[in-house]
Amino acid sequence: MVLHALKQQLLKSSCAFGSWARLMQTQSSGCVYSSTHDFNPKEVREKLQAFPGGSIDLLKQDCGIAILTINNPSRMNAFSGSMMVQLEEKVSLLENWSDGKGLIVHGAEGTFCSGSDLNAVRAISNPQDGMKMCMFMQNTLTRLLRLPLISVALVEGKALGGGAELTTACDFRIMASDGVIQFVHRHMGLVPGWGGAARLVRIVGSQNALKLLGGAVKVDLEFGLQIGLVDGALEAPQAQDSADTLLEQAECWLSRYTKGPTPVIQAVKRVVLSGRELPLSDALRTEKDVFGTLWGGPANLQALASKSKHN
Ligand SMILES: CCCC(=O)SCCNC(=O)CCNC(=O)[C@H](O)C(C)(C)COP(=O)(O)OP(=O)(O)OC[C@H]1O[C@@H](n2cnc3c(N)ncnc32)[C@H](O)[C@@H]1OP(=O)(O)O
Repeated sequence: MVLHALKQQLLKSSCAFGSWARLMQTQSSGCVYSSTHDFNPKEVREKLQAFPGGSIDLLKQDCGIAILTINNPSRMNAFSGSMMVQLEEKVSLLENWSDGKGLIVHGAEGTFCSGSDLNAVRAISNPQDGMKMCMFMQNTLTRLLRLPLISVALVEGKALGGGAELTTACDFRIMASDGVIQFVHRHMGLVPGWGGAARLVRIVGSQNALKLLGGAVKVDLEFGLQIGLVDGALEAPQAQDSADTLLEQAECWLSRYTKGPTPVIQAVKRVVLSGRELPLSDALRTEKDVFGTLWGGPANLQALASKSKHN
């Protein structure tokens, strides 16, 4: 009898622990590849650093919205090797940003990102190095998508190849009137390798994904809105300081989802993420755990005390 009770207790706590561990695994460390997949991040970082140029810049603002800038304008913001390493570093900083609620990813000087730097691509065109770069970028972009922040890609100008893949690692995409997302991989004799195909299917469905990848179709604002790849339109830039104007518009667009206390916004992202990624039973358990962190908490008690109406 006692043994049975003990077993039941153990089972209960292991279920609770399992759910928690899954939550942590999915939403905190978030990597797809580790040493068990013959993946050595230190070695890959060293290799990538041999291809310098450009930078990835991060601005964490007091309002809880951060701005991540892909900055390599002389190459249409293509990703050099060192930028891949810097992106991983910036994602690590964002994972530890306890006050963060939102993130805008954009490119410097009027264009989003033209994918991998073709000079680096040529130098590492052997399959082994390509696979390592692919695993490194999949890990980083998966961690980007799993941040406890609501993220949006601001697409101004072109998002090509890996740049198109990067947009799918954000929760939302908003586009300026000149914006184009194009998975040009087929033209390069490739398929996406940074996780862009898997994410694209989840965003637009397999039929549309097949069309976009198979046809290397240019997705402009109108088509993007129609198929659900794009979530919002930004107004045409008016003056030279248009970059600021578009960023301001993007902040305004995002702020409707980031208003309110940080723990609540981060919890919203966590329950949606687990619903998107976990089997239903696991997602339900995770939702219960996250709910438990808010129930009776300051924001909840304040709302109850203020007898708020929702009309
Ligand atoms: C798994 C990842 C797969 C990948 O991402 S593979 C890479 C896919 N991306 C591409 O193939 C983009 C190739 N580039 C282009 O199509 C055009 O340059 C692009 C972006 C439409 C812009 O065209 P334009 O406006 O006419 O400007 P442009 O061609 O004169 O470019 C200006 C300078 O930027 C350079 N650039 C653009 N994209 C680059 C890239 N990905 N890697 C390295 N350099 C790149 C381009 O070479 C040019 O440099 P330069 O002025 O000639 O020194």
